[in-house]
Amino acid sequence: TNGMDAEGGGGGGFGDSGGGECDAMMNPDDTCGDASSLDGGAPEDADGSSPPGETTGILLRSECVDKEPRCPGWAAEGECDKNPDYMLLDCAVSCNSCPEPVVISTEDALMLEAVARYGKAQRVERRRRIPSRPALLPGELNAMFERIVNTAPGNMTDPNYVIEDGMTNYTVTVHSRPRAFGPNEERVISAERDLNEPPWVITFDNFITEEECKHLIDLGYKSEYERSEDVGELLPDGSFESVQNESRTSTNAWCSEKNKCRNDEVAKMIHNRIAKVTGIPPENSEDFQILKYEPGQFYRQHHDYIAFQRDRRCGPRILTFFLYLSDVEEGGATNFPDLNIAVKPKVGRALLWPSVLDSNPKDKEPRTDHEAQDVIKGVKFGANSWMHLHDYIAAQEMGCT
Ligand SMILES: O=C(O)CCC(=O)C(=O)O
Ligand SMILES: [Fe+2]
Repeated sequence: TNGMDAEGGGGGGFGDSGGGECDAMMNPDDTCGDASSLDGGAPEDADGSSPPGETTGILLRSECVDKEPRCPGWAAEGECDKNPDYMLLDCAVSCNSCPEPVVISTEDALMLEAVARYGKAQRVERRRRIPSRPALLPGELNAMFERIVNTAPGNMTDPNYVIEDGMTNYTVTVHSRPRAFGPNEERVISAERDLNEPPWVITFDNFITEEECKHLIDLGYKSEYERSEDVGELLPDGSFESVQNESRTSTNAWCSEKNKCRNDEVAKMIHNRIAKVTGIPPENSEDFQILKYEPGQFYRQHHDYIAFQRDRRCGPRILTFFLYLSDVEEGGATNFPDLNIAVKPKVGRALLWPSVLDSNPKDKEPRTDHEAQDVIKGVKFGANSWMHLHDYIAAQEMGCT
């Protein structure tokens, strides 16, 4: 089931029939559900309480509902603890996991960064209470992007800023973002607001070094570039067929554990760098899919969200972290037709966008359709890191992706 990259056509058919064992809800499993290694950088004492200084009440409201009539019953049977992956998002009222109002300092409230801080404090709080949780809860997607934008080492003006081990001096450029909340504005998290504001699209320059790019390209050759595939028909065993498709003509190689690529030192370091920047564990990322486009090759308009994974063990793809491993003389841009954004390939550059909404990280963000435009001159190399709501590696081991 690894070769998919399109919205699953048969998404709805899954719920009760196909996916039994792999359902996030039906078969709670400790190995698969444990995401407790989240965001190691958070300070132990961050508990969501107000920092020192003047404080102000900030109310945070979300569209917080139980999505299933059976939620209260499940909650009463202890499912919120046994099955947090599913329950905390889809039975949020019964599990008491709706975002809560927090109090932060006035100074912080004036800064966009405050939003990021809120996300982090909430994350630590939740981790204490439960053994495992989704990578993002409502409100944390926007907080993550805010934090990334505000902490890019290459954008720092402090001359004494020290680049951490394994990191690079990358700069961040914002191409599209939702409007930040005003200082006195109520911070509302809702699908309505999400859809009234542009989604996040950002790029990183110098995210990986030229040597690292070359190394990944070589790993691709070792794993062998093959014709890229798309999601096809639903098969009797509940998985989906992979099919060659006229809308995607590149070749690609999967950097997996099986072919000894995922544990390569450089591949591992880049997975860890992405994890550090996003705050999402490396296990939530699929193996790098290393892409090669020759002149005339392309990937036509599509979305990376896979609907049938929504309630599966791995959860949906929430983010695409795309790496450009080469310069391209002409063509090969990643174009977002609904947003009027085209990103040019450049060696070491990365592109990050969400496939889901801030208000519910299981729901598809409809506006991040994109295409890889025809390469006209030169060869384009790139790599996808598709990040999931839950531990993808564990799900893959169970055959549950
Ligand atoms: O090659 C690109 O610029 C984007 C590729 C892409 O969208 C994909 O592989 O899903
Ligand atoms: Fe894509």
